[in-house]
Amino acid sequence: MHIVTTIAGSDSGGGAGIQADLKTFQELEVFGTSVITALTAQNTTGVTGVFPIDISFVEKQFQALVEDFPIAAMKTGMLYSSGIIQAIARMIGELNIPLIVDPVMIAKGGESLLQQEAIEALCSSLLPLATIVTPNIPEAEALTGRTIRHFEDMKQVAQSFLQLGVQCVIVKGGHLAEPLYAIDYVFFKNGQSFSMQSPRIQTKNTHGTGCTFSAALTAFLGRGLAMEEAIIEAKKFIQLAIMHDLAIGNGHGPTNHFAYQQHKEACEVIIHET
Ligand SMILES: Nc1ncnc2c1ncn2[C@@H]1O[C@H](COP(=O)(O)OP(=O)(O)O)[C@@H](O)[C@H]1O
Ligand SMILES: Cc1ncc(COP(=O)(O)OP(=O)(O)O)c(N)n1
Repeated sequence: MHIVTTIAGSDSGGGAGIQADLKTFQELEVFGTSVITALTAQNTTGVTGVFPIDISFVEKQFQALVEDFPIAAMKTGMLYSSGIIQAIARMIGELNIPLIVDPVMIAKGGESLLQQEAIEALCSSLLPLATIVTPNIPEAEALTGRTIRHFEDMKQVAQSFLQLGVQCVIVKGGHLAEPLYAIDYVFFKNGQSFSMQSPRIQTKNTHGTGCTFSAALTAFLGRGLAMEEAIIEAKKFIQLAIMHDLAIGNGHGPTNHFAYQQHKEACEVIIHET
């Protein structure tokens, strides 16, 4: 049994954060553990409150896990403050395992999940430890100070991430004004790169897509898949989760974490080596 960890915020609505991560881990047959950084009062219509956990208690959760479990891979999601980021970076720096950093900043409804002052700590302390970082377009813009309007801009911005010390960046194109496709760009430190293209699903039920994608990636890496294979399977996981969306709640409903196991043979992702 492969054991993986998510370090993230709790989404009381169950579609994103810790809850999305653990559901994804379970579906992909890895044993999920968690370090909770913040509680959010949240549903499909928005976030009504954020309650950060004391740094000392974040550290206590992390220590409890690493003292007992041989963790195969970790991911980070909502980290909220520079203090939490620095504590997490210090502890992860002592381990030698794949680390997926999903640089969560803003919820779908516009509420902030990362304090503005924490962006610097994310760049200087955590990104240099990342095996893979998975920004969406607004996050990629905030972290690099560059603007993305077209797919070509995603390619340029990906190069800036390598200067921040990451081994691989996946710039996710969910927010791109591209009506037909959801296209992501993958760029490795060794210069290898490819794009992943799948049909864009017309739905408002996309709450937690980024969390679910990065959790699937963590699970596949924890199971020992090579990076490229893990990235492509994670894209299939999120494509199917959006395609078979769940109309739960009155706002942006969650994705369907059950869908990959039910439909994985029926998912095509187009890969272009670039
Ligand atoms: N409507 C959609 N149809 C298909 N795939 C999508 C859609 N929206 C997002 N995706 C995919 O879901 C993943 C997460 O995308 P994105 O929305 O960019 O991130 P986030 O949830 O962090 O804002 C990416 O692989 C992206 O291409
Ligand atoms: C607790 C918590 N963590 C992360 C998010 C944002 O999730 P994400 O997967 O980036 O998806 P969107 O719903 O914003 O597309 C969250 N809302 N809550």
